[in-house]
Amino acid sequence: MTMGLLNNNLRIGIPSKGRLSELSGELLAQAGLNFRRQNRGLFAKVKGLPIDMIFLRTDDIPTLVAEGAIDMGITGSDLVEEANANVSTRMRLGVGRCRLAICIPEDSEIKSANELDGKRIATSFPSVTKAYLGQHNALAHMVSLSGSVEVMIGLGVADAIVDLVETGSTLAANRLRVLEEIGSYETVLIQNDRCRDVEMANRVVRRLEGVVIARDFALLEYNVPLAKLADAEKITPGFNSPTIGTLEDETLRSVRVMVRRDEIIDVMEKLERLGATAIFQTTISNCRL
Ligand SMILES: Nc1ncnc2c1ncn2[C@@H]1O[C@H](COP(=O)(O)OP(=O)(O)OP(=O)(O)O)[C@@H](O)[C@H]1O
Ligand SMILES: O=P(O)(O)OC[C@H]1O[C@H](OP(=O)(O)OP(=O)(O)O)[C@H](O)[C@@H]1O
Ligand SMILES: [Mg+2]
Repeated sequence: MTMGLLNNNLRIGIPSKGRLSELSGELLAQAGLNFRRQNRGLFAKVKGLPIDMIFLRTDDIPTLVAEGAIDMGITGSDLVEEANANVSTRMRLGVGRCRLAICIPEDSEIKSANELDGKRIATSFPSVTKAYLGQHNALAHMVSLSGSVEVMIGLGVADAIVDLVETGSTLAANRLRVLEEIGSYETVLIQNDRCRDVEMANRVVRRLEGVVIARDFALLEYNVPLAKLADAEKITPGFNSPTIGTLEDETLRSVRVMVRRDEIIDVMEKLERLGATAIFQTTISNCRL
């Protein structure tokens, strides 16, 4: 059964289920790391590269990377911190963004974390929670659970909870509110310091960077009067610098430049006001900068 792993291939651990499972699979496929997971199989070979993918529980990945069982892994930075795993974070993947927060009932009179001294706290993050409360001179009793934490105050198990918050809808549904934020987290690529194949690991990082950066940027092309070119370049300075081309009409220049996706509409409006024409946005699906 384990025969397939008796080799020197780079081992990358990715979530076998849950929200990060699909995200990781898509990201890796876009980066040209293609593999096929057999029905409920726990490992797969990457097509054409000396890499094995291992499907694991998201929360076990930090420990397994730290132990050297796998060389790299995709998981939440919250889980890396909770496991206190001795690993290097190679990349933030720009997905799975969430916050870890201390939450209390909407009508609670508690005003700060130090008032939680002697109270009961339900959480899947006992280690991070204890450390945070320690810094705020509070010692609380931890009720460690693996999920459905928001219901625990209602069940009478705890006075407060510490859990992940994204949109806040789970909190609202359970009539809870944030008391204090402990930290902000996202999905990360981690690596162990005794990696089997450092060169291949670096290649994986470069490939993923190409996709992650491409997701944040778009390519903008436009024509602008030569007299306004300097102003246009101020609006779109680009990653390194914009590419400027000439047109048959010598009073015009064409510009190609990378722009952050979240700024693109704003930038297009500014360029239009400046007198730019034929402004096009193109999606970048992969890049090397
Ligand atoms: N609501 C959320 N929004 C964004 N990211 C989240 C959210 N909840 C969790 N995450 C991130 O995803 C990671 C995995 O979450 P979690 O362990 O809850 O798995 P899951 O995908 O929800 O599956 P499960 O059903 O096992 O809970 C978390 O450690 C965190 O980094
Ligand atoms: O602020 P929100 O957008 O509501 O997201 C926060 C919720 O998302 C996660 O739960 P998940 O959906 O993973 O359910 P789980 O408790 O089964 O892990 C997290 O544990 C919170 O409960
Ligand atoms: Mg969950």
